[in-house]
Amino acid sequence: MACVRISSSSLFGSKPPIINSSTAFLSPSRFNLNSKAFGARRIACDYSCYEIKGVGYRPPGTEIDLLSDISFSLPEKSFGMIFGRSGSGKTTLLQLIAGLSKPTSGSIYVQRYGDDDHPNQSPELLQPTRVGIVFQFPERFFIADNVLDEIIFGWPRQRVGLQLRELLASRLQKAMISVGLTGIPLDKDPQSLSGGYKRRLALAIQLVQTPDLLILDEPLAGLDWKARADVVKLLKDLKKELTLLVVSHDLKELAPLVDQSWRMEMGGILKRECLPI
Ligand SMILES: Nc1ncnc2c1ncn2[C@@H]1O[C@H](COP(=O)(O)OP(=O)(O)OP(=O)(O)O)[C@@H](O)[C@H]1O
Repeated sequence: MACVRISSSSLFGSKPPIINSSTAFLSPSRFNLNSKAFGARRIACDYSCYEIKGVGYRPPGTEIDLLSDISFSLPEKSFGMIFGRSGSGKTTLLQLIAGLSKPTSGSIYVQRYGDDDHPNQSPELLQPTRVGIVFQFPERFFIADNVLDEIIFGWPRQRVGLQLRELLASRLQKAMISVGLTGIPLDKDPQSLSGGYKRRLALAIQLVQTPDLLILDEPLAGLDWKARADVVKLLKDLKKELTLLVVSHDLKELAPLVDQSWRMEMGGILKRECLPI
């Protein structure tokens, strides 16, 4: 029976912490954050924002605009939530941000700001390799017959050097630790896990790729109350390491984590709006 053992406390390497209590306040005009979550936080050094500017999307071969002139920005290591009616275009937007489809108009990039809240570098296009996405009901896409193979699916199969093997092993270990899967045997059938543990596994599959931005589509859908509470706690922990962008109808349960929220209206129009709870 193979298990991953815990030996590391740092989850995702040595990214500089951007928030502490020592220096200037975040500019409310730049971030426009829900005061409940971010009001008293301060920022110590420069920081990045994911910026979506004027994004529109019309699927190839159609005359329908699913998304229309969408703009918003999400500071790193914050939690953004998009809510709205079914069919309004939320998932379509997530897929564009993850690089799975290309916007018909507009751009998606990362902008670095100095501690004076002014851009201090040219914007860089957001690289899909820096983004992880967990789809709705991710367990439906599991294909391997054991947990380890599910997580390392897509890793190099040919013999690789010791350095790369060490790196991959360390990523695997960190991902397992961060989602609380270390007590699960690696040879267990993913389909035999509980609903909550399947979601943990889906998160680990993304985290081994060490994304900076993690996108989740309906992370609580179809789970019982206990598993929902576990996933909320897990997302709270992940927020310390990553930027999270979530689409959900579960507003009340996720509200304590949310720094910024937007409503997607029918016709693919996104408006900044506090959660209606
Ligand atoms: N390639 C496509 N061509 C035509 N229409 C599409 C295409 N992809 C999605 N749609 C339509 O676009 C609309 C928006 O879909 P999307 O899945 O983004 O909505 P959603 O807000 O995420 O809905 P839900 O909350 O139910 O998941 C839907 O009516 C869907 O049928």
